[in-house]
Amino acid sequence: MKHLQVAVGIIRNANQEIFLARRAADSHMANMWEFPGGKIEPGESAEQALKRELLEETGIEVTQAKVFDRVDHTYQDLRVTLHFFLVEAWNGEPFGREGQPQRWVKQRDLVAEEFPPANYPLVARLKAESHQNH
Ligand SMILES: Nc1nc2c([nH]c(=O)n2[C@H]2C[C@H](O)[C@@H](COP(=O)(O)OP(=O)(O)OP(=O)(O)O)O2)c(=O)[nH]1
Ligand SMILES: [Mg+2]
Repeated sequence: MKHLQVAVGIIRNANQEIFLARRAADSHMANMWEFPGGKIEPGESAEQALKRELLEETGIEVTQAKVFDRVDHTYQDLRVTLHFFLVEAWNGEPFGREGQPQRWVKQRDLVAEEFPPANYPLVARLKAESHQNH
């Protein structure tokens, strides 16, 4: 089975809002909301891929990224390992640079079912951690 290594950015601003983008209609996990990111290329570290993908997809230059989680998930015919980073420092203002819809959502208001199934446990963790801070 194909196995993808993917770098993913949880972009969080000072208001505890997280930047989400909508996946394209013709992609795997079409029309789901996602944390921006993409495939790690040969010879790249996860963090290098994160920086490249976030620049391509959202226009920001990541200046600091913290490892947040690593998730392994098998879809029907595709295995993915998602390398999640928490991004709280960047230059620029994120936007859907590839024309994809975007929105900021309060961390505590995230809805797991809007994301690909691989993200469910991670979204639950983000919501749980947001309650501690109130
Ligand atoms: N970016 C991203 N991908 C995710 C998430 N959750 C999840 O299961 N995936 C899966 C969907 C895809 O099968 C896989 C790779 O993501 P991708 O389609 O963004 O890869 P990419 O940007 O390199 O895509 P492309 O250049 O080939 O268009 O990871 C998520 O939150 N963000
Ligand atoms: Mg992508």
